[in-house]
Amino acid sequence: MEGERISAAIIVAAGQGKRMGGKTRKQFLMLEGKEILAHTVDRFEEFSKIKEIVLVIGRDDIESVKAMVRKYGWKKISAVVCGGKERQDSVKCGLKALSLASEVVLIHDGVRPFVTEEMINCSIDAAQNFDGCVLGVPAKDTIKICDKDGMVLETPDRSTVWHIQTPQTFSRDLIEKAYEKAEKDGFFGTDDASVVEHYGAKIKVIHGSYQNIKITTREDILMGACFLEEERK
Ligand SMILES: Nc1ccn([C@@H]2O[C@H](COP(=O)(O)OP(=O)(O)OP(=O)(O)O)[C@@H](O)[C@H]2O)c(=O)n1
Ligand SMILES: C[C@](O)(CO)[C@H](O)COP(=O)(O)O
Repeated sequence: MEGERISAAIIVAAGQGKRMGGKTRKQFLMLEGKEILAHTVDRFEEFSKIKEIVLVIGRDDIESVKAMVRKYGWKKISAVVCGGKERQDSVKCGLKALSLASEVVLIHDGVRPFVTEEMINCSIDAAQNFDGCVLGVPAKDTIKICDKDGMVLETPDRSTVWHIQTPQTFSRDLIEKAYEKAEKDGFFGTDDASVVEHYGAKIKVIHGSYQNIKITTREDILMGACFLEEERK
């Protein structure tokens, strides 16, 4: 559309999958005959507003991912780069690989294969009006902050607690500056929004879905299979 900023996705898939365990890293586990990472990339290939995909993978995965690019015929991938020790390091590698044209960046976990076009479009729209936007869902369980011995320190008001997801969406200029400051300060967060918060910008949470899960432990594979079956109906 005229005047619409060009959006790119950075899909991070360079993790070790320690909490999943097993020989095969979780991003390459099969769901209905397709790797979890392939499910995720396929979706971004279909999302019309995404013009570029940068894939961040493990050093040992280069050949297998190049084979996947050929097998699935992905057309939007502008770069396949190696990630780093922490997720934040991998995102930084992805940012460096973006083409010059992209103006909005959606950073997404490669193991969240159930993202929808509506979530992408809402994220891009929200990022026009806020410094950054993340998907999330309201907490269903009570959350407690505990000390190292499991003794409760605080029970936040559950109405203020959100489980945060990806994609996390920002103007490219802001996320690059935020990552530069985080590196200079030695700041590490568990998501990209916390890096932008450290920079001093404000983040808007918009509704994702309880189905937009991050495949992290075995139970998530079982849930994922159910979600795919549900989508087929
Ligand atoms: N150094 C890292 C760590 C994580 N990730 C990616 O970030 C996403 C979310 O991370 P997480 O679910 O924690 O994956 P892992 O780090 O692999 O899992 P674990 O913590 O169980 O090892 C995943 O797609 C993962 O591949 C990454 O690209 N680089
Ligand atoms: C980015 C994220 O998915 C938001 O919930 C989450 O923080 C990733 O954490 P992980 O330990 O790298 O899976």
